[in-house]
Amino acid sequence: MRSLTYFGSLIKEQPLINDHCMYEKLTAPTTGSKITFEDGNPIVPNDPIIPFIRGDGTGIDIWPATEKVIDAAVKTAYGDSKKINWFKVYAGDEACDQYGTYQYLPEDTLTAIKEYGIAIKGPLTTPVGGGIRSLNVALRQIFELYACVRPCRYYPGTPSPHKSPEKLNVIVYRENTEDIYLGIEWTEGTEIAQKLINYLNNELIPATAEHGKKQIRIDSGIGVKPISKTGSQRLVRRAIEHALRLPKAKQMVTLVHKGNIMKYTEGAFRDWGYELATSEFRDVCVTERESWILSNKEGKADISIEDNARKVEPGYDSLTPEKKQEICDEVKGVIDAIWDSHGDGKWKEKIMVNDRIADSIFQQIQTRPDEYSILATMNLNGDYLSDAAAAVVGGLGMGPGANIGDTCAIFEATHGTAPKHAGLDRINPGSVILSGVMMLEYMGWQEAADLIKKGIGNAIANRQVTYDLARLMEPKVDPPLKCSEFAQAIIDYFND
Ligand SMILES: NC(=O)C1=CN([C@@H]2O[C@H](COP(=O)(O)OP(=O)(O)OC[C@H]3O[C@@H](n4cnc5c(N)ncnc54)[C@H](OP(=O)(O)O)[C@@H]3O)[C@@H](O)[C@H]2O)C=CC1
Ligand SMILES: O=C(O)CCC(=O)C(=O)O
Ligand SMILES: [Mg+2]
Repeated sequence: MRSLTYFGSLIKEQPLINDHCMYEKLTAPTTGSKITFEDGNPIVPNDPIIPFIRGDGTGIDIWPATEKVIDAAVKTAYGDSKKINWFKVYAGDEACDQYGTYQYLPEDTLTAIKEYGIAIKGPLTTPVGGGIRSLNVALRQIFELYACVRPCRYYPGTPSPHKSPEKLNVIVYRENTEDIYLGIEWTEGTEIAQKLINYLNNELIPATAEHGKKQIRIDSGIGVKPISKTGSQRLVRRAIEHALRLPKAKQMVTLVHKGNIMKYTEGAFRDWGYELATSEFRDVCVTERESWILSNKEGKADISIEDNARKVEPGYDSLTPEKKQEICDEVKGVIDAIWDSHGDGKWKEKIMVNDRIADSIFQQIQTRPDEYSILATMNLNGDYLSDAAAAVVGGLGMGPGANIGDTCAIFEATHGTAPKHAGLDRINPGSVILSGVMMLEYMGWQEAADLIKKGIGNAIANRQVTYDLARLMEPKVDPPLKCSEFAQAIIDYFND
């Protein structure tokens, strides 16, 4: 298989005919209107045209189920006053069937998503090792869908390996365009990989004192992990804006990173996150450390700066004088800057911004799930964490997602193509249906979204579930519903 190039020349401006783009092989619906964007938010007509990609593998089962549930919810909620005009576009195996060998992501598809602004998709296959790079990732990068939003909440009755899965109610806000996931890497043994390794070993590493005598083995593959201030801050900005819309008790943003080890990438993500929170969102945010400093003073009005520093920093007394001074400066800086606006308990009304090291957050979401709300992560950490959080609340069949940018959004589940279940009408369509719920909410069609959530909740509570949930229920549900039957059960339970 040869590789594809995605970037650069793609999404050419297409000539318009009667206000619609021209396509090589697609015909847009003849009825319906375009969604547009203003200040990063969608303006949605009552008859939007929405492109969908069926998806590979189990997409063949999941998509028809999803479309049926979304249409039924819109019809039940709004009668004939609102309607989605679906526009089938192609990616993955289906695209190769339509457009020819290796045409995994045709320009028609990109043009349609660009033209209509909001799309929804099933999963697409990515081979491990060689072969094409991920189409899913390419779509996010091409459209600058920088925030991958993956809520994990529990529907009562869902079987879970955890004792109290209802305590987990988090939203993973995952940076979607950079990190190792950018895919800039070179195969071991190639000329460029060897050139790069030699350059690093002979010039850059020796020129950087902190790297000492480290060397990279010549038989290494090399990947690049860029983490930018721009990419980090626009993600954290969206996460904080989301936190502002949550109930008070959930107004928290946790910056997840491995900054103790990767200081200038993961550590920088944390620092840029705090910098944004305490500049752009100063009035509405407090950091965890600031809250400690303020509450120390609230507990003892005349506490000295040094005693306050001692309480904030474990092991303060064994620090170097320079480090002690740094902590004291921080304490004084916080009190001078925000005591009036945040002190005397006012900080308790603000959004709490804290940070946790990535490995520790994996155990925290299991042992202390209710202490977390929005988890802002870089790309790779968020990939792992969103599958792990989905497992706590019932598995990948219940893990929806959205990829959001400033002028486009694509909705898709957390899971992949689950090939062994493809075409058997047995897979759980819940996660793509819930991605549809996120899409309806994003469009402002809350009544339709609420109907689906109610239908899913009722179906699960009545043990009307697919194989994945059925096998974990006590007593077991046998036989489980098929994928298509689960969709119908959701619709039947809209009004129960
Ligand atoms: N956004 C996307 O399109 C994504 C695409 N992928 C791609 O998908 C392909 C397959 O990846 P793989 O690692 O197998 O991961 P998958 O997420 O596709 O599947 C792994 C397992 O998770 C469970 N599962 C997945 N989806 C569902 C569902 N809807 N309902 C119930 N259970 C589900 C199944 O477990 P069990 O069999 O035990 O019931 C399944 O075998 C790869 O090519 C990968 O790159 C992966 C992730 C995201
Ligand atoms: O694109 C893929 O194949 C995998 C992507 C993935 O795992 C994810 O986005 O969670
Ligand atoms: Mg993943």
